[in-house]
Amino acid sequence: MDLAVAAGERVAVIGASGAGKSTLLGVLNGSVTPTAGSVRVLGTEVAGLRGPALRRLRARTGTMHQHLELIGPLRVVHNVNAGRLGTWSAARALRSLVQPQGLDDVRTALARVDLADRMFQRTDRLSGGQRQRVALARLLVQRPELVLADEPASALDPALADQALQLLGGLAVERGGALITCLHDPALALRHCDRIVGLVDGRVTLDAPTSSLTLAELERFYGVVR
Ligand SMILES: Nc1ncnc2c1ncn2[C@@H]1O[C@H](COP(=O)(O)OP(=O)(O)OP(=O)(O)O)[C@@H](O)[C@H]1O
Repeated sequence: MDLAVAAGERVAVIGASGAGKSTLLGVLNGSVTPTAGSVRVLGTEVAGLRGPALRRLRARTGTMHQHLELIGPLRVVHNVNAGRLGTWSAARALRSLVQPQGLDDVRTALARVDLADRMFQRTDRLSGGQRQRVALARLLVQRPELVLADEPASALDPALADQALQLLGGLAVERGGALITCLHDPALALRHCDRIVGLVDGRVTLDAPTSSLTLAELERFYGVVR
């Protein structure tokens, strides 16, 4: 794979299940170590980064995981605040578990995903779509430059899916960074991304501006027959 994403781009990564979309995001956030090749993120070579250097890069890179990685028994406020633990001292992080810190930012982020009334609810009492929006609010308080989102709207109804993609794109672009998001919904990719990268067995077989693609072409890429 040879891929360069510029600042300001919103890129949808599409491809059949198992094509390598999540692995690509993992390589970019440093959670998957490539066996060969070179990966530069925000100007930094990822391979070999350790300790504070890796933590600094992770604070600038926000990932919305396919399985969300929320802590179920914790209240929503704590899961949202987890987005900025990388910038807090250990003492502040511990204090926040007893007396949640930075409530104004949390409230604002939750309002942007229509969950303002859920701040103190246990996270595992929420629906799948509500949990997905908690993960999105966590990214909103983190304010990363590079946003990596793995199927960020898979559990959302169409209106909330559009809202989520708008927030993710806006977040990345407002920080001068980029959005790279895996999407199984070609229409969503066409509406919210500038560029579409298609993977087959870990290789890039499609890389084009959204404006040059049609929904029918993307559906054919997924093997949809009408
Ligand atoms: N930790 C791992 N170790 C070894 N192989 C893995 C690991 N994680 C994923 N794979 C394999 O890598 C390939 C790509 O997986 P990946 O999760 O990146 O696919 P994907 O395109 O995101 O799929 P989906 O749309 O189903 O989420 C698959 O064949 C998978 O079995």
